[in-house]
Amino acid sequence: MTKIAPSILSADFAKLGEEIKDIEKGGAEYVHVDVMDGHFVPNITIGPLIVDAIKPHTNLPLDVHLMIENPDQYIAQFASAGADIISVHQEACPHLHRTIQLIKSEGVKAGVVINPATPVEMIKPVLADVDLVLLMTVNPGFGGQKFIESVVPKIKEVASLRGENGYHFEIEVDGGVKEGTANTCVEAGADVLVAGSAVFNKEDRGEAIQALLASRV
Ligand SMILES: O=C(CO)[C@H](O)[C@H](O)COP(=O)(O)O
Ligand SMILES: [Fe+2]
Repeated sequence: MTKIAPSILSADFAKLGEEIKDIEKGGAEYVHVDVMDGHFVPNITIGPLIVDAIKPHTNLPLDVHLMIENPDQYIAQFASAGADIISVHQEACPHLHRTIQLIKSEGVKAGVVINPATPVEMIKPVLADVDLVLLMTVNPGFGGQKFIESVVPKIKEVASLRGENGYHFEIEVDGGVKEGTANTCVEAGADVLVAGSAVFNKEDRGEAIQALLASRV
């Protein structure tokens, strides 16, 4: 079953608690939290303080996507703030295996992310160790961007590697996922669809989630 992980980047930050309750009621399975530092990506968003603030408002797992330089320095803070899954970019981790182990040592699930221009080859050495592989389908930094079609073969490649090797990670896609592109991702092998603007730009968040799920063939 496909899971929807609404990205709160496009939510109304003045009423985050309410927004999160709405997506939980509407059928979301994760809350996707985009953390940006103004260095790894040009935008600045939120930190552990907000993760801590939203935690009591939901029973859904908090899926924290770190788009920051030197993530090792902040992993413990995000874990104690209530993150359930912490994902780091391969491009930001010179010692990727060590960083994945650090996340796991905090008792949370570990994810690895690659940008559209990064080949799957770069994360092959950690595929046996991760709980989540996140493939960016836009260049990270902003919500509301256009889906990059050339990532689709990478979704298929990761799904094949999982099948051939008996790995257990989930495959998540992030960026430009909406009715139309959702089905392409699911057909290629994605299990979890991150959707920011497709969920929060619609008045009824529940209806938006259901429309995404229904758009799969
Ligand atoms: O990581 C991200 C951007 O870096 C966001 O999760 C992503 O862009 C979601 O927004 P949208 O669904 O509107 O594309
Ligand atoms: Fe994200």
